[in-house]
Amino acid sequence: MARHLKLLVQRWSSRVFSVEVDAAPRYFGVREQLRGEPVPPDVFSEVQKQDRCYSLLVCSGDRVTGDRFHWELRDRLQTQLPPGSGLRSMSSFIPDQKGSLLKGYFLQSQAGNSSLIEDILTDLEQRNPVLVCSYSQSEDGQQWTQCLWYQSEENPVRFCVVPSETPKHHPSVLNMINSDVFYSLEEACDVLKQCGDIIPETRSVLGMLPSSLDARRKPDFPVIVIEGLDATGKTTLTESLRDSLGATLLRSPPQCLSAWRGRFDREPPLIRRAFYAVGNYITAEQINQEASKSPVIVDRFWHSTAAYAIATAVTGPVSNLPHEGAEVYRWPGDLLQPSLVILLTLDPEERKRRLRSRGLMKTDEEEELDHNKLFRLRVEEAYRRIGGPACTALDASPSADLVLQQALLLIRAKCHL
Ligand SMILES: Nc1ncnc2c1ncn2[C@@H]1O[C@H](COP(=O)(O)OP(=O)(O)OP(=O)(O)O)[C@@H](O)[C@H]1O
Ligand SMILES: Nc1ccn([C@@H]2O[C@H](COP(=O)(O)O)[C@@H](O)[C@H]2O)c(=O)n1
Repeated sequence: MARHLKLLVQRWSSRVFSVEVDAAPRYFGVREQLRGEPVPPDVFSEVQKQDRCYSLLVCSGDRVTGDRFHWELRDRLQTQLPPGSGLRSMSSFIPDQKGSLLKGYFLQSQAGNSSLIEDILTDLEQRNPVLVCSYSQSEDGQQWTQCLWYQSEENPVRFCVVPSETPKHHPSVLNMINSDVFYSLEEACDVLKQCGDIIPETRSVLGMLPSSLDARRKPDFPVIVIEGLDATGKTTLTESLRDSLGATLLRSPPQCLSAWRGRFDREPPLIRRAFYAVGNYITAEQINQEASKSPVIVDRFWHSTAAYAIATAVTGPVSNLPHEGAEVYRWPGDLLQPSLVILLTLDPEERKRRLRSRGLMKTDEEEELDHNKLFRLRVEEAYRRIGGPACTALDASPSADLVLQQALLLIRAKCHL
């Protein structure tokens, strides 16, 4: 067994497992010997006596390969597994230990399907960096035990499954920095460089980067970023501001990346977020050039990149977000800071009405904003928590002209235009 897998198994009992049930993680651990009363964790409670459960953890040493495999694995399992396998997201982590998160899936095999499922798992384990464990119920139905899948036929080492306390942080928070949110151009470029062979387009994206960047250069004219969920009126307002202020209008991701955006939107979070992070630095360079001649208006920038990434990485209610003031909400040290960031806020029903009347195709994340209220609330709250500069909220529900007048008041007050 690879060295990092051996280490993982040795530290089994310090790890916590989380399984997603109804968009909220349930936590459990394993112990070599059971202490106290055996209480089956609720994720096992619907499983029949003769059924088994399995967990699959992606254990690739290389994070780009690992993340892509984890992403593809869901599709593979969804198409191959028989109905009723109850496929769920799961993870394994050491509480409070940054970088300790491993992602995977949890499933159950009903008695009639067991040989089909075991064939699928055997094939997966033989060909891929995945660690499979199986879970079975004791005779009296009171206890679940876990053992490594490849050992289960020979002399298996069994661990007792026990419920675990809810950790201080949502598990995804442990691996968020430089996996979901990048705090330097170098970190984001590292990820894209590693993808060069599998996604040839990355070379063209990296080729758009300027040879040098100076985040400390102070622009001569104000730089105003307009942020908000889709259909809150960013395009409408940014175009009006450009005309009213005689400003230059830019956007992030910049126009020069549009040919490759769809390609990166189909990639797992690590690669997708690295693409958007790099896009911000290309826009920053364009801002630097234009802000020596006129005010600059920017349609989306860093707040969008970080807020969507943070809100997607965690699941469940807003309370699962990293706490206010946490490191993930800081501004990257090497990225140009705008003079003002205006966040357009809108009642969800009015936003839906505008989306419907616009009638354009929606991206997966836009669909999610529509259907998943918790996701929308997490994005909005993450926007508010990101600092350096923090957003100034502006109610976008009045007419387009009134919103423009309010935005101009804010800009004149803050940027002395
Ligand atoms: N203040 C307003 N009152 C009523 N309708 C508006 C207002 N502002 C914009 N709209 C309309 O709402 C729709 C969405 O606006 P817009 O395209 O400007 O939003 P957006 O935030 O740029 O969206 P996206 O991020 O998806 O590109 C458009 O049909 C637009 O005409
Ligand atoms: N600076 C940015 C801009 C956008 N994103 C991601 O794109 C999606 C929204 O883009 P629209 O063109 O529909 O406005 C959103 O889901 C973000 O994930 C980003 O990350 N950074």
